[in-house]
Amino acid sequence: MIPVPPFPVLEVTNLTMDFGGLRALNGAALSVNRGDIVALIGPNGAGKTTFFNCITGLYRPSSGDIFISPPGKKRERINGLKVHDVTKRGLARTFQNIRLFQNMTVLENVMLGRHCRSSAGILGAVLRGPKTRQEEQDIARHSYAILEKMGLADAVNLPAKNLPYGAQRRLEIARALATEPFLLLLDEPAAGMNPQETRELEALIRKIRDEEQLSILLIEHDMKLVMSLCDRVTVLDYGQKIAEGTPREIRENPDVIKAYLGEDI
Ligand SMILES: Nc1ncnc2c1ncn2[C@@H]1O[C@H](COP(=O)(O)OP(=O)(O)OP(=O)(O)O)[C@@H](O)[C@H]1O
Repeated sequence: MIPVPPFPVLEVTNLTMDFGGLRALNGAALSVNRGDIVALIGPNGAGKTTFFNCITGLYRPSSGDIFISPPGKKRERINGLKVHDVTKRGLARTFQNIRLFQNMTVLENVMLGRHCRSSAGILGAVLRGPKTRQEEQDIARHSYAILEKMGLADAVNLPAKNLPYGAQRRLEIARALATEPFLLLLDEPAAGMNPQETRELEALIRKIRDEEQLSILLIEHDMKLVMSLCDRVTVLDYGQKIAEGTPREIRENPDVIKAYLGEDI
């Protein structure tokens, strides 16, 4: 078989983000190839969430370049685009702290994610004019199919707040998938999960990557999960990339060990 050359869907170079006098990112770089699961790791305060916030339009970076190459579309620089414009271009994310509409049902939460792809938009959905009804039904069907894949079909009519913690995390991923991303960004998806839930999450992330043909970038502190799940790992420390490689290369990298332990080994 002829090997397929790696195709980068996300290329970030020289990314800098200042908050007043604090430089949270200092020339950080990272790339994600199509179909890869990539981890962004680093000690607390290294700049990982700031990196996600810059890529997804929550923050406008002070300098640097963020390029995306969605499959079948032109390479595009997305610095400074608004969150909804970034989402429309196919980047979806979850957050470190669960952000669901707790009093809405599981299905409604996913449908809201889907509305970024509808012509009626969220306002149309709320007003429910006759033109939007058919579209609403399509969105509900599509959202239900995602929930089935995520093992949440039995919970569609429950308020999100009634779901156990691990299921709420899966619901967040379901909502992100509803936007039809080519790149899924997960901010500490295993945070607060027990070992059994973490193992199930690992299988689920793999399944999503394979079935939806996505690329995935995740921030994670659970090194066991990172080492067994990810194809590549990028390490940030004080806002800079200090290492990049396979999980095995990263595990043995003295700079990485030093960054985590804070001393020379
Ligand atoms: N909105 C903000 N305003 C000011 N400083 C900020 C802001 N967001 C992040 N920072 C600072 O930027 C630095 C990087 O924070 P960030 O949350 O990106 O790190 P992190 O690697 O995600 O950390 P953790 O692993 O603890 O979540 C920290 O010093 C943080 O206090």
